[in-house]
This record gives sequence, structure tokens and C-alpha cells, in this order.
Amino acid sequence: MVSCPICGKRVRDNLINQHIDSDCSSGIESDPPPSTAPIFRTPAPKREPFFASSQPFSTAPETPTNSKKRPSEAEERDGVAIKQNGIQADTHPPQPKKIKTNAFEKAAPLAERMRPKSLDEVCGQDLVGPNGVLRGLIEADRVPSMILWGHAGTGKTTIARLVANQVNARFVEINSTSSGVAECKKIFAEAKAELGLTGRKTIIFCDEIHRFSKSQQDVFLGPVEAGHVTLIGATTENPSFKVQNALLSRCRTFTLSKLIDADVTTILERALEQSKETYNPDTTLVNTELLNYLASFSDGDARTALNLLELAMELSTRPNMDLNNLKSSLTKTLVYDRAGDQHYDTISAFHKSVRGSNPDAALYYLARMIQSGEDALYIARRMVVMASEDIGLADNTMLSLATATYSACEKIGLPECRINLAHCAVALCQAPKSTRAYRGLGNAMSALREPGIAGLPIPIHLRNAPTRMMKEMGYGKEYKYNPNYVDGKVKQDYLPEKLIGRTFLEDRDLGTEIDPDLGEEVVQNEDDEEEEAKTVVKGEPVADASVPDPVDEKHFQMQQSTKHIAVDDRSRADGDTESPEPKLPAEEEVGDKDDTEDEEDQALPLSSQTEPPAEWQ
Ligand SMILES: Nc1ncnc2c1ncn2[C@@H]1O[C@H](COP(=O)(O)OP(=O)(O)OP(=O)(O)O)[C@@H](O)[C@H]1O
Repeated sequence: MVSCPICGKRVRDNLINQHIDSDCSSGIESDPPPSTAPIFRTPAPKREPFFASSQPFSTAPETPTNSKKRPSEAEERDGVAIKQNGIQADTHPPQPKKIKTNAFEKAAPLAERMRPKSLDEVCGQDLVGPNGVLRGLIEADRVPSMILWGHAGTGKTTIARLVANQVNARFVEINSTSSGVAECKKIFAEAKAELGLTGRKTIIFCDEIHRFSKSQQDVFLGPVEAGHVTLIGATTENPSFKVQNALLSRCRTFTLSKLIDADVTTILERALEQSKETYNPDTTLVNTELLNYLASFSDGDARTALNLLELAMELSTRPNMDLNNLKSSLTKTLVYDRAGDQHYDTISAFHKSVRGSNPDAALYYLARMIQSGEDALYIARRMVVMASEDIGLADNTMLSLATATYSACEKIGLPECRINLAHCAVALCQAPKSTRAYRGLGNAMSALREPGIAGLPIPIHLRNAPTRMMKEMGYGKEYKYNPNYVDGKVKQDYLPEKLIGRTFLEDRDLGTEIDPDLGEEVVQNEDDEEEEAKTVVKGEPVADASVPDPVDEKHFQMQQSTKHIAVDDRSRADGDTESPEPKLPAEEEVGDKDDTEDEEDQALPLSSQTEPPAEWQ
């Protein structure tokens, strides 16, 4: 005999499935169960906690009706006393509602205590609003496996928990750092058994799913596809780059909105209202003005805002505290930047500043990245790419400097290697720029897309001839070995016959258009009134930008290339990725369109965003 996990009645082992399928109406044991030692008995189902109501309390044993009574939301929120086993200890008439919190609740930070208890309390997320897509799916009990993508503190964990609560599913939370593949498999087996036995679904919530290794992600494929579990993964990173495709295609991706200041202020107002009694803050300091200030500082992160509010409520009661002191104490605790959230934006701005030969901006973004704990090797690796992508043939030594910087970072590590990073960043900024090699490769790659070009026969004199048979076939026979000739010069074709005369490397870099903004900052040199007005970019005098100076072509390139070389940035708009192939000149849009492209990219459906090459992940 087993105890039915739904109704708790005793049912024969072999009839349990039939019993569950019949809504617990068949297969019930009529005879009392054989007497066994208590240790072998299936424990009775846990009773629902009894919640005090405004009705006079009764000490009568719990009946099936009252045992099922769920507390109203208000009751739960107000912390109305929970009584176990239906025994109401306090028989006095109900007192005015007072918050009673247990030790765990007390120890939890304000943000945790303020976690919304219903979807209606979630602010700023239309997804779960009255007409939200996700809300509809939850209400129809058709919750799919999903990835929730959004900034930190926007409600991903909260929504996942509410979903599970709403659809009455088992909820299991796992984390990439502590949960291995074995644990995941165990959870899947339990979920499958529970589903088979009781029909109850299991929702597995993986916070920071982007940190799961490939093998951890792989393990989800089968159970998610079979529907044995519903996966809710949360990530602050673009899932296209960080969640493997096979898993992504089995899940729906929902993007959470970044909370606007008004949403965060609402959350703070609610929190202040509900916790005034606990903290007893000085309300002349902790007022609407401060809440607005905290909301704007927390940059859409409700958790940060609530943590700041908690601190503010505590600080406000200190003697001699005024608004200015309070604000400055609070801002000292703020994190300037988080690797992750702004990781790609910051590296992108850094790269573009180097390309724009702007050392001030490059150093600013570098400092931000170092401050926020960015991996030094990640920055160094990007500079190795810049050395070829942006400086290229204009100064070949930059590649050596960048690779040496990478190796210095490897050997030294932070904080010291920040100096190597700064050295290299400034050198890259000051170096002349050329994308000829990079563009040349793009031209060649584009040629391969023309019909028949990719498979053209290699000229026979250039072919390798490792075997006698190949030699006899004439492979490599007519080849002229350059070092045997004066200055290595020989007349010989290298391209396949059909491509002879075709060029991929352009004669010079782009830079044919004049940036209309370049001439705006014109200053008179006060030291020498006779000297002509010079165009100044960031305080640095250069030749008159309207007339390219052929003598100082490198300098001209340096200024111009930053505005006119529209390297295809699409594939790395959000990711640490380089376009393997620059656009053809004809396809390129001249002008600084990078930022617009970034925005457009973010608006693209995930499936159409470009996957970065593996080496950039
Ligand atoms: N949309 C929201 N509405 C109301 N409160 C919110 C919202 N988002 C976050 N909060 C508050 O912030 C706290 C943290 O939210 P939550 O853990 O859901 O964020 P998250 O998006 O999962 O963050 P992370 O990515 O850092 O794990 C919650 O306990 C809640 O108090």
C-alpha cells in the first residue's frame, strides 16, 4: 500500500496510477492498513498552516475545509500569525494587525522582504502586466521553457518564483556555481517521477544561466524537449551569445524592460510605507526627494535602490545627519559599473575611442573597466585585435606592442598590469590608422561569394608536390623560387587564371569625405596672430582638414579614418566579437553609423543576431 501524494488516502501499489488518473476516486483501500512499525509508515500529508482570521478563533481540530484555507494576500503580507496543526495558542480577540517576522525574515535585506508576492505587484514589466504575453501563458497554464533576459534587479527571479506559484508547480532553484551535472540529472529524474505519479510539473530556475558550462547546458536539452521539466533561465547577458543555440531553440526568450526611474520610485515608496515601523526613519530626510534621488542613482536596478533605501533609513536616525551628508554617504557605497551589464558597451566605447584616436576617452573607458573588475586579458585581447584592425599597416609595431601587453597582463595580472594596458591603449590611440589589410581580406572574402570563384584551380606551378606522381604531373614544376632571382623579382602569376589582374588590396585607405563637424572648432592661435586658424580636434592642431595634405598623409589618415571607415560592427554590437569579414566598399555606408547599428542590432529578434565566432566567446 502507498499513500496517495494528492489525497493522502491509502491505495494499493499497483492501483496508484489508476487512482490518480481517476481524480482520486478509485482504488482506495477499504480495510485499515496492516499494522507496521511507525518508521515504515508513509508520513501523513503535511497540513496546511492555519492562518488567523478576523473571526473568533476556535481550538477545534482542523477540518478539511479550514485546513485548505489559504490566507489572503493582505493577510500574508501583513505577517498574520501562522499557527501549526490548527491549534490557536492565543484565544484573545484579534489585536490590530502587527507585523510579526521570524528570525530569517528579519535577517533578510529589505529587497528580499519586498519581493512581490503577486504578479500585480511587479512594476514596469508589461510582460506580466494585465495584457502581458507571459501573463496570458501563465493564466492558460501553458508556461513554456523560457529565458528571461534583463538587467540586474529588474525582477527575473521574482517572476520565475511567481510563475511557479501561480501554476502550482514544484520549484527548484539551481545555480551554475553550485549545481553540477549530476545534481541536475537527479532533479530531472525526480521531476519525471513526480510528473508521472502526480501530474505535477517541475519548474527549474537557473539563475545566471549564461554562466553554465556547455556540458551543464547540454544536460537540459533532453528533459526540456520531452517536457519533463520547465526551464526558466535568467540572464543579464545577451542569450544569443551566451546560451547555446540548441537550448535557445527549445526555449522562448522574454526580454525584461529596464526599470525606469518612476517604476523604481514606486517600488521605493511601497517599501518605505511598509517598513516605516521597523526602521523608524527620520522622514524629514527620507522623503520623496530622496526616493527620487535613489531611483535615479540605481539605474533601473530595484535591488540596489532598495538596499540604498534600507541604508538611508538607518543612517537618517544618526545624530547631526542632514540631507547632503546622507546623500554623499549613500553614493560612496555605489558600484560604478558592473562587468556583465555594461561589459560590451564599455569595451565597444573603448574600441571606438581608440579608433577615433581619442586617448582621453580611451583612458576613461579603460579606467571604468578596471574599476568594475573587468578581466585584464579581455581588454588586452581586444587591443591585439585593434592593433591589426584599426592601426594595421600604418604602424606594424603596434601588433607586437599589443601582444606584449597581453603577455604582460598574463604574467603580472591586476592591479599592476593596468599600467601596461594604459600604455598600450594610449599608443594605439596615437598611432596612425589603416584598415587596408583588413579591408583587403574583406574584398577577397566577398569575391569567394561570386559563382565559381571559391573553387578555382590553383595554378599548377604553385601546387605542392609531395609525391612523385604529383611531380610527374607537373605540380610545382615551373615555379620560380624568388630568392634565386635578383631582388627576389620574377615574372610569375600567383592568382588563378580567371582572377589574373584582379586586386583586393586597395591602393590607400578610405577617407575621401570631409566630416562637416571637423571644421567647427576653429580657434585663433593667440601667440601668433598672423598664423592661420587651425582646426582643433581635442585641442590638438592639425592641418586644414578641408585640404588633405599629401605630405602628412599619415596624420590626415589618422584624423579621417576614424570618421570614414565604416567597418562592419554589426556582429559585435552586443558581443565581444569581431566581424570576420569587413564589408565591401560598395556595400559600406560611409559615416559614423556604429551607434545606430548597435541600437538596431538590439532591436533585432535574437535569432537574427549574428553569433560571434567561437574564439570571441
Ligand atoms: N519589477 C519589479 N517590481 C517590483 N520589485 C522588483 C522588481 N524587480 C526587482 N524588484 C525588487 O528587487 C529585488 C531583486 O529582484 P530579482 O531578484 O527578481 O531581480 P533579478 O532580475 O533576478 O536580479 P539578478 O539578475 O541580479 O538576479 C526583489 O526582491 C524585489 O524586491
